[in-house]
Amino acid sequence: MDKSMQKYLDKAEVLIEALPYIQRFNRKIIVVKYGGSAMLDEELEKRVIQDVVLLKLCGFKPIIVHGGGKEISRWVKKVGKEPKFVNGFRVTDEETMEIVEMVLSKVNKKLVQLVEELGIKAIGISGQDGGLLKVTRKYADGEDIGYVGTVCDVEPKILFDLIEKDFLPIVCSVGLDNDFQAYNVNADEAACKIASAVNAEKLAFLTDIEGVYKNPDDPSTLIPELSAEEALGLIRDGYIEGGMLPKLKSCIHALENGVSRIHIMDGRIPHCLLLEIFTNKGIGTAILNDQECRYYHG
Ligand SMILES: Nc1ncnc2c1ncn2[C@@H]1O[C@H](COP(=O)(O)OP(=O)(O)O)[C@@H](O)[C@H]1O
Ligand SMILES: CC(=O)N[C@@H](CCC(=O)OP(=O)(O)O)C(=O)O
Repeated sequence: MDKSMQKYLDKAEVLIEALPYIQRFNRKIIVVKYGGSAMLDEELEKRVIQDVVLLKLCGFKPIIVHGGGKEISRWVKKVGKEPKFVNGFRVTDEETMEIVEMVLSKVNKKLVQLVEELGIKAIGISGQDGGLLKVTRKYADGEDIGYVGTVCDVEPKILFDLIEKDFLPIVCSVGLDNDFQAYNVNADEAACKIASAVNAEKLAFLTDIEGVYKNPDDPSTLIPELSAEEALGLIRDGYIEGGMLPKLKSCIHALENGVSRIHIMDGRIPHCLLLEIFTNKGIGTAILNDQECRYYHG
């Protein structure tokens, strides 16, 4: 076979490699948590959005839940405050809450715009819309950390309605309590609770690190696969810190509540989502429920 023919065949093989994955996920809901840490520049954001749009055009039903933590911190500093976190949750006073709502709304509409540029209809909402995220005030180790909410209930009807009408829903993590007060919700928790409520086939996290490490300073300690129990063990043994803490805790909760496959990957790698979903390459850390672990290891 001549070289040019081989080149075409190689390309075709890459496309065909996607076939079983398209079959598996076709018409299934995939929740993509797009972390603020992976929103480094517009080029990268465009690639993430291209991936999600491709998933949609391949028959998947994607929902984007996004963060914006880094941008919120930037604005908190601009008003002369020092961002403060307890166990990975932002201490949120009234002024910070205002910043959270402003920044997340701006990020939300920016993502909507990028999707629309690709000819797909997107609707940006917050957890306040359609009663999506009901929250109660959260305390971190007994400490009052202000307007931080933990999700106690998800009303997914708005998401199903949007998906049915062929819109791509883009959600930011602000919720309402019973008195209709707005609260800042960690976006990882929001993504996990939403993934459980809509019975997502998969939940993918795009963040700023390759995956879960035993030691984040030593790249050789990347963990390719974890069960919920192993993830809990890592937290208990003190291997997990900062923003990874709410992420892993929420993942464990999601696995116990109907989500079977979760993937934490490096959103700074261009098209990481496509590579993870459509190819045999194992990227990042997969966190699987017991049934999926057995499926992969026999
Ligand atoms: N054991 C660990 N493995 C991987 N990341 C960890 C670990 N412990 C702490 N981290 C931190 O968690 C961060 C990811 O969480 P976060 O900053 O909240 O990202 P995002 O904005 O995507 O939610 C990483 O950049 C890393 O510094
Ligand atoms: C309570 C809490 O910590 N809320 C987060 C919400 C945004 C978020 O989670 O953004 P990332 O996904 O980019 O980290 C915050 O204020 O930073």
